[in-house]
Formats: sequence, structure tokens, C-alpha cells
Amino acid sequence: MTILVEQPEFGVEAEENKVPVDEKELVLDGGFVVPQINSFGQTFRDYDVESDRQQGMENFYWINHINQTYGFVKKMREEYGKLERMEMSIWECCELLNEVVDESDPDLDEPQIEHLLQTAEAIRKDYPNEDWLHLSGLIHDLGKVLLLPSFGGLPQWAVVGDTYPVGCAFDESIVHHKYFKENPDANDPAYNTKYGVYSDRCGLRNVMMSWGHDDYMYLVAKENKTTLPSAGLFIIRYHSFYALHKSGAYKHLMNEEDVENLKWLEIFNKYDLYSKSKVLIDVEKVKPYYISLIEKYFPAKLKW
Ligand SMILES: O[C@H]1[C@H](O)[C@@H](O)[C@H](O)[C@@H](O)[C@H]1O
Ligand SMILES: [Fe+2]
Ligand SMILES: [Fe+2]
Repeated sequence: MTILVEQPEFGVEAEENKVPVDEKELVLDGGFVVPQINSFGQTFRDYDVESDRQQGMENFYWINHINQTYGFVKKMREEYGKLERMEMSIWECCELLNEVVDESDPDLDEPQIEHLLQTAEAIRKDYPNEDWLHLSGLIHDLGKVLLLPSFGGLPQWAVVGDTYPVGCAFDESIVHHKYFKENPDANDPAYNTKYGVYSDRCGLRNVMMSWGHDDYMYLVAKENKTTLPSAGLFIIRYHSFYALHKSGAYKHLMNEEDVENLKWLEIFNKYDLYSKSKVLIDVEKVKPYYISLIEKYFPAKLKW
């Protein structure tokens, strides 16, 4: 990825690009311009700004951090890994997301289908040849159907928000880390050390992540035998793992394949985060393109 104009925190600044701070823009490959503020006029992922939304999100993370334990995740993976709730196509699932709004997200209050298309279309402009990456953008949040009654109507704390490993110490870079104090695992010596139940560079595939839409969609894609490349599956599975891809924590659990895949996740994340906007995509117009990708990488009907 070539970054043409950068803000200081993203890297070294080229001499010729020195412009006043408030006029700087981050432009990604092919021209996607990273906005400075979200549609609420705030910086992205600001969990501390005073507002009603902020109160709701803090509450969200409080409940999330108390309840996501090793035992809980194990139970959910077993239960949802059976994939016996529904049969439908990927596109049918996209349409279901029309009804879903994510309460953990400080930057977006549009229906989730818009977020999927905004992400995928922004990637498509900058990476026209990586069709697997467009499709990964389209489907990365489909696991949020877990909120719907037909999927058990799970509470928001068990579906959305940032994810993190369970079974070892919770890293301080995780949003609202202070609330882990009340998580039973934080007081259990089997789970509260740097490695916990894991070993050095064991590979993220062997690490259990807090339960939510990422891991569920990964299970759906894998069990239904998608032909997406391993980087696509990695993006789906770890896109909410900000402690890893933004803060660089938990690197001691990664193997070489994870290191390679992380490069794509870092690219993906910019589009996932910064494409959230009030300018909506015309669903019918782009639908034929995405249907063709779905046909290429997935069976017509999937088990969910
Ligand atoms: O609030 C958001 C949202 O739920 C996203 O889908 C998820 O990927 C993020 O990590 C999370 O913080
Ligand atoms: Fe997500
Ligand atoms: Fe997303």
C-alpha cells in the first residue's frame, strides 16, 4: 500500500507534503481519502468523548468485559459451530443486516448493509484487482445476524465490539480495560498470565477469541467451504481485534502465517473504519457485481 500523504502518527512525512496540520489528509492507494472526523463530528473510535452514545458504549464494554470468559466462549463456539439454525445465501444474509444497528460503534448509526457496501466499494476503488478483498469487505460483519431472534437474539455484548483473546491476560490496550477486573478469569491463575493456556507463537488459530460476529462468520465461511484465500478468512476472523492490529499486542501468540496475513488486515482496517459515512451506496446498482463474487467464492446456499 502506498500512502501518498500521511499524518505524523501514521509514519514519516515526506518533505514536499508539509502542509498545515489541519489541512492534512491521509490518502490511500488509488485515492481513498481518510476523513479526519466521523459523521458525528468526532475523531474516529473516540470512546471517551462526553455524550449519550458514549455512556451507552461504556456500559456495553462493562457488560462485555465481565461476561466474556474462556468457559463462555467455549460453549458458544460449540453451540454455534453446529450451524443448524438457518440455510440461506450470502446475499440473503446481507439483506437481513438491514435491520441491524450496532450499539458498540461510536462512528456509525446506519443500517449494517450500508457499512458493508461502503467498505467493499472503497476497497474496490483502490484495489480493483483483489476481488477476494472486495468480497471480504462485503461479508466481514455478516455475523451480526446473531442479534436477530432467529439466531437466538444474542445480546449486543456477545456479538459486537472489539474482540480479544480469552484464556490469557487481557492486554491493557483493550478499550475500557478497567472493567476486566470483574471478569472471573482475571482472578483465575490458569487464565490470567501472559500466556495463560497458550504457548509461545502457537498461532492465532489456536487462540480462543472473545465471542462475537467475527469468529461466527469465520466458522460459517470455513465450514461452508469458501474458496476465499487465507488472508480473507483472517480478515473476517480478526477485524475487531484492535489490540493486535492497532496496538500491536499479543504478537507473542502469532506464527509466521499470522504475520503475513496481518499485513492484509492492516490494509483492510482503514477501509472498514474510515469508509463509514452518511453518503449511502445504491444497493441495486452494485448488487450484480457482488452476486458474481459470491458465486465465485461460495456455494449457493450456506448453513448458518
Ligand atoms: O463497534 C465496532 C463494531 O462492532 C465492528 O463491527 C467491530 O468490528 C469493531 O471492532 C467494533 O468495535
Ligand atoms: Fe465488525
Ligand atoms: Fe465493519
